[in-house]
Amino acid sequence: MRLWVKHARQVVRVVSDADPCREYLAGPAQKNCNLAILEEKDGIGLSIIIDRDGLIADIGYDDVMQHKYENQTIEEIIDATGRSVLPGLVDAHTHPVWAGDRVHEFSMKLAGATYMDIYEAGGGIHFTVNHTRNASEDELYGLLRQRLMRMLANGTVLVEGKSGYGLDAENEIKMLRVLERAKRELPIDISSTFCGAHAVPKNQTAEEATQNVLNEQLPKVMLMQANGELHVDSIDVFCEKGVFDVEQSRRILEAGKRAGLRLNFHADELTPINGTEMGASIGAEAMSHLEEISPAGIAAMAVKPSIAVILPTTAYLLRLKPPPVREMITQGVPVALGSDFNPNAYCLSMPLVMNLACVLFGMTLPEALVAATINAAAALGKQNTHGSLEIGKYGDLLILNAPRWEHLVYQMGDNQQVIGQVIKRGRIIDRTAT
Ligand SMILES: N=CN[C@@H](CCC(=O)O)C(=O)O
Ligand SMILES: [Zn+2]
Repeated sequence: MRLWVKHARQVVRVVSDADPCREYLAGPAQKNCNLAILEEKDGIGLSIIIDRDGLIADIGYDDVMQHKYENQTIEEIIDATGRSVLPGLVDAHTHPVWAGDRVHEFSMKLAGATYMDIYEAGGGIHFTVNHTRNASEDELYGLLRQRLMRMLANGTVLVEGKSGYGLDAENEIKMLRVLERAKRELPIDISSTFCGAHAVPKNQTAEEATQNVLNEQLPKVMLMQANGELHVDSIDVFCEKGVFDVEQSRRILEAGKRAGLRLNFHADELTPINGTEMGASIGAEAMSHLEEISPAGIAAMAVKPSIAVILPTTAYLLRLKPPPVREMITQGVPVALGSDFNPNAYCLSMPLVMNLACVLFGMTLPEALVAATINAAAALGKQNTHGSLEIGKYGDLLILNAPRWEHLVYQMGDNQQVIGQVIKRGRIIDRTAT
């Protein structure tokens, strides 16, 4: 065995075999859910054992585990006396590959400029596209590496990462290749998303940009996918007034679906244009933002269901209307969380995201944990490997310097002190490495 964590005060499994659905939690199962939690009993702590493949081999009380495993060779033992153990977090929406920060735009926004004011004036995504196109693959990889290692240090073990600052075949592929390298070299799992329709390039109309994604970018990406040079999971579009309209978004997403990609896109963020209804009608696995979702959009998402990926940092920074999270949960839409890390929302911390989701959007602590673990994993189609502590899943754990898991969210802004150890596939992550 690779690792034995013993004597824990609490093990938060999130879901277990007792749950009728273990792939995601929705409706009453997410609302005020009874998280699957094991607590120390009569002074007997809890153990988790991770095998040589980095998978969870067993979870249970120390005395039972001692009896079962005392004769086995164990590479490493962690004494978790008095501490809480929970699954590594999953960040369901990020834009992590880019050059050129936008700190100057932060002051503009504080002074009252809206996101679209800055975008239409040639800043925002356009600013980042210029810098990203001019950066080499090595430069982008160096920046990405440092960001992903900081996410991991803050407890994220699986992250969705989008392209979308290239906007042409060459530069979108460059970004996807950078993500590919990170998958090979870094101890964090990545689900990559092709987002060539993230903005309309300055010299094109939205229709020309749509044609470019359909006829140039997507075919080239899929050719590299077929050759095994890329492993892209999903396709994304910024479906928004003044960017890609609902019909253009539908055409791009349907082409991606025909090519075998999951649908996971930006919908109804700044203006209510019924992008969500369209997404549900074509079977989107996940949709993000949703500040402007309609009641019909919520009902449509609840059917399949499509997973709602909520991004509190963006709503907070741009002072947007909060997405109707309570209504989504009541109607049975599974809610997940993402940091939306990008040059507009520079946040690498899922514990902070969970805190914002609770305080600003009225989520309960258990709802936020479900949203940042099993539901975020399900948004990426990774619910069979990530998002809960169950036998056979990846041995990805956070061991807190606290007796109860809620401290992760309650002690805000200081995650790396609260999280004592981040374990990925049974190995302790060196959080001083960047
Ligand atoms: N809304 C579109 N995309 C990003 C922002 C990207 C950017 O501003 O660079 C988002 O999810 O918030
Ligand atoms: Zn985004």
